[in-house]
Amino acid sequence: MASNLHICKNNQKSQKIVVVIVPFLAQGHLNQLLQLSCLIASYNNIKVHYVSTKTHNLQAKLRVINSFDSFSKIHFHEFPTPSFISPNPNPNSRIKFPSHLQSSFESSSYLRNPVKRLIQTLSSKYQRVVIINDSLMGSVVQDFVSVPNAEAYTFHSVSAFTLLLFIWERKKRPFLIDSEMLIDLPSLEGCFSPEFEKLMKREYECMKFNSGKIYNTCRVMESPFLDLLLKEVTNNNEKQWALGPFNPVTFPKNGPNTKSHTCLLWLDKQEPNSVILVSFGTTTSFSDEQIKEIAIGLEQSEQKFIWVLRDADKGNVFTKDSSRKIELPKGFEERVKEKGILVRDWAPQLEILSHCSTGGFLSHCGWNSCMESVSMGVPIAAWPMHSDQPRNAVLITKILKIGIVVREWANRNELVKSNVVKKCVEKLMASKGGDEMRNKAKYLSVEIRKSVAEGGIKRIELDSFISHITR
Ligand SMILES: O=c1ccn([C@@H]2O[C@H](COP(=O)(O)OP(=O)(O)O[C@H]3O[C@H](CO)[C@@H](O)[C@H](O)[C@H]3O)[C@@H](O)[C@H]2O)c(=O)[nH]1
Repeated sequence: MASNLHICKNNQKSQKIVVVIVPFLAQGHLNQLLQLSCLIASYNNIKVHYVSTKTHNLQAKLRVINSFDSFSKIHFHEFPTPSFISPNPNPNSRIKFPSHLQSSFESSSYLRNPVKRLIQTLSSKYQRVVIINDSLMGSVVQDFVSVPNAEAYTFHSVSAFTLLLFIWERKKRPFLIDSEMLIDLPSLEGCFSPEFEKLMKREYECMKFNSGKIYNTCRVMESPFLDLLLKEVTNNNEKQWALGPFNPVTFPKNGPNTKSHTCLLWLDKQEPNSVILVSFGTTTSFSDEQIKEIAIGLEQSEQKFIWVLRDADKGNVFTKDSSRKIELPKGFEERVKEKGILVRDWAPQLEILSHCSTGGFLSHCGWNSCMESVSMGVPIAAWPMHSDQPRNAVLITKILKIGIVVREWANRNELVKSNVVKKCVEKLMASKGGDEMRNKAKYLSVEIRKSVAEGGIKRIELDSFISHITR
């Protein structure tokens, strides 16, 4: 991956460093850091250690779209944690924040001692130990401060826009961008559980000893917000890099799922831009009532669809398939069999988005889904559920203007009726031939591809990060 010039320049120095990657134990965070591990390992002679549990390593490896030769060079550590059985996601709960993220925190705390021992062992063998930890794993790596040749960098898995708003909110600053007031921002109410907020605060406290920040975003999508984030840095030694997107941006020809999943074969037979992908990531569980409304709305829209009908992941108990029996309207599957495909297990989301027949994405606006959709030039119908998603939805629909709103955050406790689903699906898919929204999405995807190519801004930032850690 690295330029030859760069490899020669740093060949000697990079022998002397080792990188330890510490992801947060939840699907939305595992693969981004696995992709970053591959990127770093693709630079000559940089050894990368990826620290997790057996279950989460399995989950990450099975679900990653691996387009890197360097994957085999990563050293995986599987540290034991007690099995926390989190309660089943409650699809009827008003607060949609998933309880399993809470148990991910509980599991994570058991990694602190083994991670400490690993850092100490590596510190005696290498001149520098570079730790890259998820922003939710600050407390797990905090003992690095007692190791003189170790330094840590915080990895932020969310958008720069969301992060900036969180920081401003904490500092009680007005939301001013280019002297314009950002209005109608969704409130934080309903985004997190109070326990999770407390845990996040604890983790953010641990960040203050870190040497820099890595953002899972790119200048193509978020340049103004990245510049504003730079201004928030209080510690002058702290450096920042935007190294996203981490998903492959071109169709992964030899990817694990390519052409093997029925929905991809079905997509091959459809018209360009004619299919909408409906998927809500790994943390959403809908009530039966809401699922019925979506089903009726999709059917009445008469649009072609791929609907990933799965429940939220469950804590550190990794199940490939959802065990809940989800009720659909009577006769639905038979009636829509020419129009749509239901996927009840892990869907090849990136391959679906990159397929030319896919023309829209009905999404919860998890940040990975946003980056993947934008990378593939697919406009989004935004239906946020919790966490950073309401703000991502604003970025997508109001700032980047590549999507439409399904349901305003203020109405989050109301059932979204089938007529609303129908209307939104029709509206998103109406622009098959190209309109402003679709053209803008295509434009951004082209720019993102340029940014990851040789000489592009992402490659420049990545080279700069590698130069810094191998200095
Ligand atoms: O059947 C599936 C379901 C998901 N995915 C992939 O799984 C990831 C899902 O990530 P994301 O879209 O971010 O959703 P969540 O799983 O909900 O992610 C959590 O983590 C994100 C990053 O911190 C946050 O932005 C979200 O709010 C939080 O819910 C994406 O890469 C998808 O492509 C599949 O490939 N197939």
